[in-house]
Amino acid sequence: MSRHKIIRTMNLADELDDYDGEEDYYEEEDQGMSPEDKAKMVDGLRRVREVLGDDVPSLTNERIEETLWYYYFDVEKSITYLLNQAGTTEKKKQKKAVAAESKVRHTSSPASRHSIPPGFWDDTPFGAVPCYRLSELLPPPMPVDCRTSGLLGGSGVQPKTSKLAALAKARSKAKAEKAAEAGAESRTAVSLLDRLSKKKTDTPPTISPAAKASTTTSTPAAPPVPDQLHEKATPDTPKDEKPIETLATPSSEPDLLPKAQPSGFAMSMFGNRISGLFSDGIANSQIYCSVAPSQKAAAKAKQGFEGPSPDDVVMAAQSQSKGLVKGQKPEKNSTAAAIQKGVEALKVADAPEKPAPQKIARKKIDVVAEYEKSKSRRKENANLVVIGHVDAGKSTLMGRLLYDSGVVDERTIQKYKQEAEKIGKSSFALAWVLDQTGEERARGVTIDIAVNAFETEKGRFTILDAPGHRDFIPNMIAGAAQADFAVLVIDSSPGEFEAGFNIRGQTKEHALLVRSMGVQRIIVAVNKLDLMRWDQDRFDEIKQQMSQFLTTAGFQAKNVSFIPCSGLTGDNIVRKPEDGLVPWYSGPTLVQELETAKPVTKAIEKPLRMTIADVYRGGVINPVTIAGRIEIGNLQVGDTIVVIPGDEKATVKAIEVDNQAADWAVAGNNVQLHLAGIEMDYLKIGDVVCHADTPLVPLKEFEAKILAFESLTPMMVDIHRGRLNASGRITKLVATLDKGSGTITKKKPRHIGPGSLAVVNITVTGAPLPLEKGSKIVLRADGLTVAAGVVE
Ligand SMILES: Nc1nc2c(ncn2[C@@H]2O[C@H](COP(=O)(O)OP(=O)(O)OP(=O)(O)O)[C@@H](O)[C@H]2O)c(=O)[nH]1
Repeated sequence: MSRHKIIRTMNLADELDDYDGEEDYYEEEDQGMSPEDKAKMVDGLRRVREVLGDDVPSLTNERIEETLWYYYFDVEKSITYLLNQAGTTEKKKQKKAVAAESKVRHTSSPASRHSIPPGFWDDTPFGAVPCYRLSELLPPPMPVDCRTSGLLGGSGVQPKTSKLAALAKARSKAKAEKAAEAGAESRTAVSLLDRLSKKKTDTPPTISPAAKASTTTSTPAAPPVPDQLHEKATPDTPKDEKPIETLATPSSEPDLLPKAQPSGFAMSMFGNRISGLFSDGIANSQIYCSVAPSQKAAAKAKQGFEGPSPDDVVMAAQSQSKGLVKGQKPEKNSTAAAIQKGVEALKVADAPEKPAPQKIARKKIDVVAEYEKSKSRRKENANLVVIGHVDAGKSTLMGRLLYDSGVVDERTIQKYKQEAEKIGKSSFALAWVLDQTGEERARGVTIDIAVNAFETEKGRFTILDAPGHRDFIPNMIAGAAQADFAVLVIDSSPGEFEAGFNIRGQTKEHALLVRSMGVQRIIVAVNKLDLMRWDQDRFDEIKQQMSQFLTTAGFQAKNVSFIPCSGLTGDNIVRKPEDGLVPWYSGPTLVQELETAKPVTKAIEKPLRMTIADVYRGGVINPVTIAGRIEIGNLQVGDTIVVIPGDEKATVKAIEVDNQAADWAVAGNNVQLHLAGIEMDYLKIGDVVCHADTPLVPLKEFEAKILAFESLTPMMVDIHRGRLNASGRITKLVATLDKGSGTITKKKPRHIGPGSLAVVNITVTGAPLPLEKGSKIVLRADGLTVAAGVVE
């Protein structure tokens, strides 16, 4: 029960009944000490007696109790008071006593009350350091004067010394000064700071060559930086004085270094190795010195100071540029001048230059009429997306299809076979027809969508080979967004169908995705049946399970078909299996089945929408070209288009449909548009091309009807629209719907369960997305597809 509920249910009358009046209340007070106070009194009395003993004759228990009561059981104050009362002779005792009591009070923490027996920590993991890792901590090798500097070589501020030490130091300093005056410098080590500060005060600063140049101008030279000072300091070092770098190099002068052993930490880290070296009889100091990075750094630092430092160069350049009289040119050979020139050359262009608008004649074609006329002449083009669990054999199957239908020649396949054999992947030769990138071939997985086309007597097909791996689902979504129908490839070999079909497999996820993206027709290729000796039972088992699932996923039974096949052997792909191999099957081959699959009718009269799938420069006709599939509407040469998001306009200079020049194109065509009046920088994959007079208005917030694949609450999601994706948030669960009728079953549900149809509100986190009513979207979260649907 919440606290609010407790308060709300409290009955004031009942509470007041418990209070019988003022009198009783005070009676309670007069009853004397509470049990708690009594306990405190007993404890206080004991402690005061412990401290004062019986030395104070006049001290009775009653007095002590009175005092304790007066001081609210404060033992310390009580003792002080009692001792004061007892007279000055007791004062010494008082001090001692108070101190003792105060010590008791401050150390009576639970930890200190329980004494820790020796060896208590011995069996704890961090205490049980193996004996070979135990070592003594010795100071690291450092020049004498530097030893007191900070732990990490910091400020070097000396710690406070004792008077005796200070006296000794002063004496030795005086001695050293005397010796120096006599010209007998015998120091064995000099601190870097000492030397630098000495040079600073004693000698005029020397300027690096670059900085020197600035002195020739009318402005004063830049102040010397420490690097410059150091540069000068080095040659001035007295001959017999050991330069600091030499001191730090153990190999050259090991005797000058204080001996050091590895630290406990180093021993813990390198344990056996170092102790092993010790056992080989190598001197500890040598080992340590040979690995000490600070010493290598010191040697490197020397080289670093040989030339002008970067600071020198920059400062010199600055001072020189300041000193130049207007129109005066910097010296040709100076580094500063070179840098200045370089900086001047570093100009960042604000925005790409916009090419001048080009007027391209529009032929004013009635595209819809032309399309209807051409229908009988042209072969219908259909995009098919190949989907399925990873390694189901999608690429191999499509490679086989392209090979057997004559798109890929024998020589190419032989070449792929040899190359695949070289890296031990001979079985992937056919897959390489589609998996073209080095990474895909090396990993044996498809990453991006491969686009290939083939023709039969009856139709033209564009294959979109989608990746099966779950990491590349966004690419698969992009493929599905352009597809008319899907070929779902299933590995029929033992355990593999089950692996793809379970919750973590991609068989179900892919099928659901393509259906959500509007694909209605699906052909299930039951693949790798050669491995199953063309076992009919296995085929039937897979067919039965898949039919059930696909029907629930929203595919109509008449739009689902099953083909037994082997991509590797080519049986039942383009050609029929050899006689007697599959006696129980007399149905169509995969290609025959594809030919019967008519693509759905497209809305060619609606406003133009085409998602950019590729942008490139260097086309034959025009340098700026975009490729993609027209989703809705039509287009002709001379049309003015606009690219959304943004409002950059361009003119269609030329069109290619299926790599053939054309005057117009309609929904369903895969096109290349050669543009004029726009630069590449304004065109991005995923942007939407519209006619300038019917542009799409990007949305920041929208309502969507979705099918949930996972449990949904108001949550962060990735919104995918074809190749485009952006982050957003489900802000409101509006209602759940009945799958059959689409009527509301529940308003404002708290969550949406997997498999439910629902309406939700979504807000895009960043800039508005090119979405409109009817746009198909997929929602993903934490690497999972959580829902798919359409913008309402
Ligand atoms: N025996 C047999 N092996 C096949 C068949 N089809 C494909 N394979 C093998 O299965 C492995 C995977 O084939 P791919 O074509 O790369 O599979 P994929 O589905 O395209 O893989 P991803 O695109 O990475 O998901 C390769 O070793 C193929 O040789 C088949 O019909 N029979």
